[in-house]
Amino acid sequence: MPTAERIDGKAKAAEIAESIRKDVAVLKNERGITPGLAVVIVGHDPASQVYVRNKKRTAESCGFHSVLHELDADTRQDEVLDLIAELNNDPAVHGILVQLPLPKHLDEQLVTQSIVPHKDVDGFHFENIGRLTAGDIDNAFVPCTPAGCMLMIEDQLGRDLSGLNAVIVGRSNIVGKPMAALLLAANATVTICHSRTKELPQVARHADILVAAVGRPEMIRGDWVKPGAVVIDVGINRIEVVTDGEKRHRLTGDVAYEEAANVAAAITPVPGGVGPMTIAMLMANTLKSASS
Ligand SMILES: Nc1nc2c(c(=O)[nH]1)N[C@@H](CN(C=O)c1ccc(C(=O)N[C@@H](CCC(=O)O)C(=O)O)cc1)CN2
Repeated sequence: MPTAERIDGKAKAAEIAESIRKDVAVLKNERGITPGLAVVIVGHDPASQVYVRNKKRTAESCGFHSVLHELDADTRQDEVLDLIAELNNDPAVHGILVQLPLPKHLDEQLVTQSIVPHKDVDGFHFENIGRLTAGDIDNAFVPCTPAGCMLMIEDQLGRDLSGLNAVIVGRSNIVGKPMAALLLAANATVTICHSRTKELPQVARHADILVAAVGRPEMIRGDWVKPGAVVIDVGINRIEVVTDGEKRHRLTGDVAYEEAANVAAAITPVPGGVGPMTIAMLMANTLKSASS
C-alpha cells in the first residue's frame, strides 16, 4: 500500500474553475467585461484535439466567450500569422493560445512571438518569459503547466521554500525553465537536469521537490526519490499495453508511480494530476488578462 498522499489535480482544478466562475460573474456585472479566449489548432493531432476541446469546454463553463479556430494541417505560415494579427486586434479576445506542437513547416517561435504579450495567456512570449525570469511575476503571464505545478507544491509546503532542494528533470522552454524560475522566486535551491546530466539518480535523490518533465515513460524510479519528497509528474505518455491478448493504450507519467509513492510524502498521479491544472491555469491567465 503506497504511503504518499495522492495530490488530486483534478479536484484542485475544479475548485479553481469554481472560483473563476464567481469572479467572472462579478466582472460581467460590475464592469460589463466577458473574458474572451481564442484557441488556434493547426492540423489533426488526436491528443491536441482532446486538449483544445477541453480548453473550450472549460472556458465556456467558466462563463468566458470562447472561440476555437481549427486550421488544416497544410495552412501556410502567413495565414496563421494573419489570423493571430486579427485576434491581436479583436477587443472581445483577451487571451490567445496556439496549441503546440505545430506541423513541421510552421515556425513555432515566429508564431508564438507574434501574439501580443498582453494576450499571451500561454506565457510563451519573450516579454513574459523575461518578466518571469526577472522575478516580476505579478506582471507576467506564467506558462500554465509550471504555474499549476507551483500551486500544488505550495499546497504541500507553503509559499516559502527556503532551505529546500528542488530538482527539475527536463529543460524545456514550456516547463523546465519556467518551473526553475518559479521555484527560485520561492527561495528553493534549484537544479535543472537533462540528458547530459551525470549521475541523474543521485542528483534526484537530493530533491525535497522533484519535478519530472522529461517525456520518457516511468523513467524516474522509486530509488531516485528522497524519502519524504514531494514529486510532481508532468509527463503524459501514451504507452501500449497488452491485456488478455488485446492491445490497449494506457497513460503514464515520467515517474514509476507505485514505486515512488512508497517513498515520497506526496505525489501527483497521471492522469488526474498536472494535466487538469494546466487547463485551470489557462483560465486563470485569461481572467487576469480580461481584468487588467
Ligand atoms: N499552447 C500550448 N500547447 C501545449 C501545452 C500548453 O500549455 N500550451 N501543453 C501541452 C498539452 N496540454 C495543454 O495544451 C495539456 C496536456 C494534458 C492535459 C490533461 O488534462 N491531461 C489529462 C489526460 C488527458 C488524456 O486523456 O490525454 C490528465 O493528465 O489528467 C491538459 C493539457 C502541450 N501543448
